[in-house]
Amino acid sequence: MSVEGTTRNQNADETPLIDVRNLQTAFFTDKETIRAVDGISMDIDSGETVGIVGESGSGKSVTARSIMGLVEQPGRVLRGSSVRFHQLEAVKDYAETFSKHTVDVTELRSEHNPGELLDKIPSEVTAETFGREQRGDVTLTDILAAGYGDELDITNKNDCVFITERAGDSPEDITAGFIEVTRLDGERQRQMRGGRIAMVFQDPLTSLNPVFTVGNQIKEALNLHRGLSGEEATREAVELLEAVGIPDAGRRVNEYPHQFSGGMRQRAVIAMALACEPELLICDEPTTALDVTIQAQILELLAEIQEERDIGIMFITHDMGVIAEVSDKVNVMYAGEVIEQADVYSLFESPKHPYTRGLLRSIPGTQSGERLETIEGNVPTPTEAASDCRFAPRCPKAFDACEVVHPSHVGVGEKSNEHTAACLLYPEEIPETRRVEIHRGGDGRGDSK
Ligand SMILES: Nc1ncnc2c1ncn2[C@@H]1O[C@H](COP(=O)(O)OP(=O)(O)OP(=O)(O)O)[C@@H](O)[C@H]1O
Ligand code: NI
Repeated sequence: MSVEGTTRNQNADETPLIDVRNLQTAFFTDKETIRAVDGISMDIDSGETVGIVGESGSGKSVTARSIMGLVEQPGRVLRGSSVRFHQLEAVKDYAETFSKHTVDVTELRSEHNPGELLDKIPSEVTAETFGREQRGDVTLTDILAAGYGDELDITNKNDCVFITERAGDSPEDITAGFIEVTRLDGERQRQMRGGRIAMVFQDPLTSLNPVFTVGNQIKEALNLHRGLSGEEATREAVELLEAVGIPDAGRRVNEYPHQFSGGMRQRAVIAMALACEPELLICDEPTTALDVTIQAQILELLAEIQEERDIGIMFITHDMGVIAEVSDKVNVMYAGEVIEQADVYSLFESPKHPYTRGLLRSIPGTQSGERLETIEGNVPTPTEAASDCRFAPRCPKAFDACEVVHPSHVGVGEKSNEHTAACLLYPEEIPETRRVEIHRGGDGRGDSK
């Protein structure tokens, strides 16, 4: 890529709704640093559902919370991470409302050379920190969005809107850019969370306040994000409850959460999430607490909503069966890392990583024996930068190098390079010594300050 942003931005259809790059979130406890999310990358388009699957403790919820700006103390998203929200109307709106926090990269390009800037930042920062193959591919935008512009005195701490292409001077003329989600704070955070990115949690009661009626809570969201009040808000609240399939919505809008069943509560939470017309919906195990029939209904509802509103969905679950049903693309997580990434058909037809294969064998109905096969052992808690394959101790295919080389993502797909796995067994057709060298070469870690 020669000119910054050309390949990504020339064709608007190729720009994802949200682009997660090298996201790293750690908890700094007195005892240790827990690298709950350790350098993951993925993107989600409008109208698309991207699944995240993995066992308990693999970092799925922390990924969601990082995007929502809900990481609790002593946790923090680390520098080097970038989560870009590309929706153009949102970018224009933010550039207009928060002009003081907007960085016009189109202007800065004439003053700053990415290569020179790279020389001034910590040496452990490499092209892979920014998801690039070569140092020469790293753009000024990459450096600024990942947070390195602050100490170089190019950006300020709360700058969060990045303009990368524009046809004129006004916000309306912006043709490409993004809101850097990891740099949001205060009012900018408030408008994004709930307004543009909404989240549905496993337990609906975490989102519902027991002392207010369901209607009042939806109306509060309508007021906050769309400025509706009074009769208008009530009417919209009823319509939203109808839209999520709550019968007799006109009456139920005045009821309290405890008067709703588990399934109806989760529908109400979804209605609340939709109240602000988000472009991205993050669902963290939204059906895990529900029985199978209700679960199926909620999944169907989400599919309908997506069809109608063209929203992007990040869907988190530990259930491979659910993943198969809802996802277009899947990210398999293990110990803070994405270890395999593929469209849903490739993943189920031809899983590559031994961990994915193990997870698939643990779905009821996929094996002949009586007992469900599970992968022995537990997900380790990552406390150090990975210098090995974190799955190796549980892996039936592990060999010596797996304990000393951190695998990078390599293409494993038959047709495209959209299917990748981070495993020393791949690329399959290459001799082992050469394969190990390929993996030794690349490591997408940023610095940990
Ligand atoms: N507040 C916190 N303080 C310290 N460590 C935390 C905190 N929250 C999460 N972690 C750690 O981060 C890691 C990932 O947790 P996370 O909740 O993302 O897992 P998960 O994949 O969502 O699991 P589950 O399927 O059980 O929900 C765990 O090792 C956990 O111990
Ligand atoms: Ni979780």
